Order: sequence, then structure tokens, then C-alpha cells
Amino acid sequence: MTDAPLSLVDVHFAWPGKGGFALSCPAFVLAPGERVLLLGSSGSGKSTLLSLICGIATPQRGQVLIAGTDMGALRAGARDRFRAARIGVIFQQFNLLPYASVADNILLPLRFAPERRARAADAIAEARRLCMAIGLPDNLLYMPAGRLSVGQQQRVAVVRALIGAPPLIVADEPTSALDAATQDAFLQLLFDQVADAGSSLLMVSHDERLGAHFDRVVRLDEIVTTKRVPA
Ligand SMILES: Nc1ncnc2c1ncn2[C@@H]1O[C@H](COP(=O)(O)OP(=O)(O)OP(=O)(O)O)[C@@H](O)[C@H]1O
Repeated sequence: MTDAPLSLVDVHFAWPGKGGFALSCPAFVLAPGERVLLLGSSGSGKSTLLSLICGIATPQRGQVLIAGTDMGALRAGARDRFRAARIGVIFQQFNLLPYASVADNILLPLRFAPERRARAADAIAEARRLCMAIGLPDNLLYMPAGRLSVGQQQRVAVVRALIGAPPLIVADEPTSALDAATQDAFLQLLFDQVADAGSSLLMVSHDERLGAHFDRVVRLDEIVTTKRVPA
């Protein structure tokens, strides 16, 4: 199933250093258009797995295939460009540039990915449309991102991941800064945008309550084994 948006094959990874955290994933496939919630407790390795999926970390063995391309086989620069083109990433800490405007933050991935840029023909109009859809007033577009509230910054991170319709959206606890009532509305908006773009969504969380919104719920320990490399 090489054209799946995401496929993990016999992946093994250990953070460097003695007593490091090691993770193995024999097999995991995300189907086209599928929305999967990956559940795991704090420290269980969710962010580590997402770093592997995004090509921010590279497995010591095995393959992380994005639409059939093995991320680990790409050189660092090519891997960064490939990620920008194919994957919209919503980081746990948002990773916004605080002094850059909201618009510049949103448009950043398009700079590195011409094919994604081409899908957002009028990029500012598309940024504005996504902001409105996700409940972010478009008069904030030219404010420095660091001046926004945490909930607004989370929305900026979502719009940056969605712009240019990357085939795979990966999200690390994107609702953590929102109260329960806002979470549901926010997820619905995110799902609407993901469906519009025809993207697949992999979200990690420790919050079982979110499961009802997804096509499939996977517990991390169903797909990975973890251990500490002895000191
Ligand atoms: N950059 C790193 N270098 C070394 N070890 C790391 C690094 N990042 C994470 N780890 C280790 O990997 C283990 C799993 O952490 P990870 O952040 O993947 O868990 P998590 O399930 O995402 O946790 P949380 O829900 O609290 O964010 C932890 O023991 C952590 O110390």
C-alpha cells in the first residue's frame, strides 16, 4: 500500500544517549482521507512518533513512507522541502515566529514548497478564508503572532498547517489550550477544512473524550513498543 498518505514499516528509533527512550513500530497505515486519533499517556512517545512521521527525527531502522516516499532516504534539505510540500504540521508548542506577522507565519510553508504554493493560487485570500473558517478574525493577519492569545496562536498554527492543502495533516494535541466547549467546535472546523482539502489527519492526544469525532482511534501501545536503553 505504497500510495497511502502515511505508512510505517518496521520502524526502530532511540533518542541518543544512555538511558534514552527507544520506540519500535512494526506497521501502521493511514488511509487516504482517514482521520485517526492516536491516544497515549504523557511520556508514552506520541511526540517522538510524530517527529519520525514528519521527518524531524530519522529512524535507525525501517521506513516512514509518505505517499510511497521514504523520508529517511532523503538528505536533510530535500527532507525539509518534502515535508513543507506534503505535510501540514501542528506542533504542540505551535512553533510560531513571535515577531513575524500572523500572515507571514501562515505563508511560511509555501515559501519552501512551490507545488503547495500553486494550490493556494491567491495565498493571502486563502489565508483569510481559512482564518475566518477557523474563527480567527482576519484583522489579526498583520499583528505579530506573539501578541495573540494562546487560543488564537493555536488557530494560526492550524491555518499554517492547512494552507495549500497538504495531503497529510499531523497534529500534536492541537486542542490543549482550549476549554472543552470550544474544543468540539474547533475540531469540527478543523475536520471541515481537512475534508475540503481531501487531506488525511493524524492527531495525537491523551484525551480519550476526543475519540468520538474520529474515523478510528488507535492506542499508542497497540502499534508501538517502547523501552529505555540501559545506561
Ligand atoms: N529531543 C529528545 N532527546 C532525548 N529524549 C527525548 C527527546 N524528546 C523526547 N524524549 C524522551 O522520549 C520520551 C517520550 O517523550 P514524548 O515527548 O515522545 O512523549 P509524549 O507521549 O509526547 O509526552 P507528552 O504527552 O507529555 O507530550 C520521554 O522520556 C522523553 O524524555
